[in-house]
Amino acid sequence: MAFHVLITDPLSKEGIQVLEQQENLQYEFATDLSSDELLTKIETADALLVRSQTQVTRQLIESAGNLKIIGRAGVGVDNIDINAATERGIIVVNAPNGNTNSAAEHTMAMLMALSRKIPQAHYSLKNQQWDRKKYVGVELKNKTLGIIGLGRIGAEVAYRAKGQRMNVMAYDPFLTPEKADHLGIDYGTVKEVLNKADFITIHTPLLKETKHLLNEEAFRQMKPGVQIINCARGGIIDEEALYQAILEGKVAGAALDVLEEEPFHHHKLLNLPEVVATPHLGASTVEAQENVAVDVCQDVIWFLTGGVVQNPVNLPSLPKEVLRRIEPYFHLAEKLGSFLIHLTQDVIEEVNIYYSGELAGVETAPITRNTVKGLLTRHLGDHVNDVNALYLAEKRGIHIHENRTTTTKGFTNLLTVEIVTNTEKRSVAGTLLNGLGARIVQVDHYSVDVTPKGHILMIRHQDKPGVIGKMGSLLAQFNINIATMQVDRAQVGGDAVMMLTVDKHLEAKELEALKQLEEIHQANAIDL
Ligand SMILES: NC(=O)c1ccc[n+]([C@@H]2O[C@H](COP(=O)([O-])OP(=O)(O)OC[C@H]3O[C@@H](n4cnc5c(N)ncnc54)[C@H](O)[C@@H]3O)[C@@H](O)[C@H]2O)c1
Ligand SMILES: O=C(O)[C@H](O)COP(=O)(O)O
Repeated sequence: MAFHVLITDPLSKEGIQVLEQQENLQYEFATDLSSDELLTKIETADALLVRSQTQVTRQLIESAGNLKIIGRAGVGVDNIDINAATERGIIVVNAPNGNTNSAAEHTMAMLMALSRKIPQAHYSLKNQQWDRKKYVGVELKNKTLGIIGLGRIGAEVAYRAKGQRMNVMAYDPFLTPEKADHLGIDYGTVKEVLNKADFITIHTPLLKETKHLLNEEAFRQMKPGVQIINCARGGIIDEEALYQAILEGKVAGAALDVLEEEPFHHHKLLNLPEVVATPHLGASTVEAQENVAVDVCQDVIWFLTGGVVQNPVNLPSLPKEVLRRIEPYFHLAEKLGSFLIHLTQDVIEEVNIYYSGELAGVETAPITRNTVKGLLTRHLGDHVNDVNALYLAEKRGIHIHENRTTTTKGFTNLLTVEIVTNTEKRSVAGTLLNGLGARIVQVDHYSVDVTPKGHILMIRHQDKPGVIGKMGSLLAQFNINIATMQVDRAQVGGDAVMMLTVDKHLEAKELEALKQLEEIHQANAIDL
């Protein structure tokens, strides 16, 4: 069956061409849908592609039966309920780099329009009025531009403002005075930026912490005559407070590309002559739309066809070279998790993952997620994936600990997973052998050498003559062929382990019959 990609906001044709080149994929444009229509449409979609207009709510996400990925052709994901997506194991990707330049250029255009009152003068002239006195502006040169949020766009704006010979002062939680110095700008706290700037531009995401960042109190702290630019998100400015600050003459002008309610029906700020505005056009250039559409469509295809995405929002993103190094371990990790869950009937309380050898020096979080995914899938089903595995484990009170050790037992890399239940501890260790692939090399304290795939029968028994024979004949009675077999023991006549790979799944009654043999303490059928 072909993947169904639902596109609910306008998307550039270059992105569509990327989708068209993919076999087994059908896309459907369905813009301007009512929320009820959207709820119906989403039911069959494997992927949803949006910009900022579609509100991807929890209700929408929960109505989606097949949805695996939400792609945002742009940066801001405040229109997507990320927690709801994560809980359902739906990956969210965005296209964070493609519109940086356009948004920075738009900010500069707004800054200049504001300082020289270009939109107002233009409007007046178009109304056949020649008024040169009313539209006297101010220069940017030697003025201070305060930037709140020095990420991708903020930094590009800083660079351009320096070209206008402005002094730039910025605040960002990740900016240090040393970094600022290196960039040739001044570091300021929020208070210092508010106190000193002649123009203030905001470039943060809309978050709980940035909602109404510029509020009544913030406007009070600003210089009289300050001018404000917002090309980031509506809601970062308290619009009522801005309105009052303009009426009081504290704020001389504001340039707004974004508003708290979009699209809106009537907005009183727009009636003020001091306000210039555009309808969320920061990313609306041919180039930016082409970039973000291609980036996000590429990620959607990679994800649906089993590849690795470039710009995940609800998973940490990793540089390609790091990913290339750790990706081979994902399969091993998942198999080890899956192996272990077959060994216990008890409730898992704790999972300890030990990274040894060359694994001790790599980014392990994605390997951990795959291990946990392997552990949970048997009981929770296929909706467990590496997006929601840790969330689902936490919800079930399972504590996950990562450890790095130097114990490699002679392997260049060794991944050991231990589960702790209220009654027991079980463990399995695996390695990637050069040229030979994944191997399980230890189960509990026994050494083994098993490829983690197919049907495995693990027997814990007493080391005694004749046990292997009895086992073999019983399996023969069930018409179960043994493909490989290994035995290891703690001591002569003591506890021992038998690992068999067999050609078919063992039914419960067959397993029960094995357990009836008096020398057998435990028998687990493991399907990997
Ligand atoms: N108008 C448009 O069309 C348009 C286009 C692109 C992006 N945007 C918006 O612009 C904003 C910035 O985008 P970006 O690509 O630069 O993102 P980014 O993630 O690169 O930068 C955001 C920066 O804000 C900083 N930040 C977070 N909380 C802060 C706080 N309380 N105070 C100060 N700084 C804080 C972060 O540390 C980060 O450096 C986003 O809201 C995005 O949605 C708008
Ligand atoms: O966050 C963004 O990328 C911008 O706000 C662009 O939004 P848009 O895709 O709706 O133009």
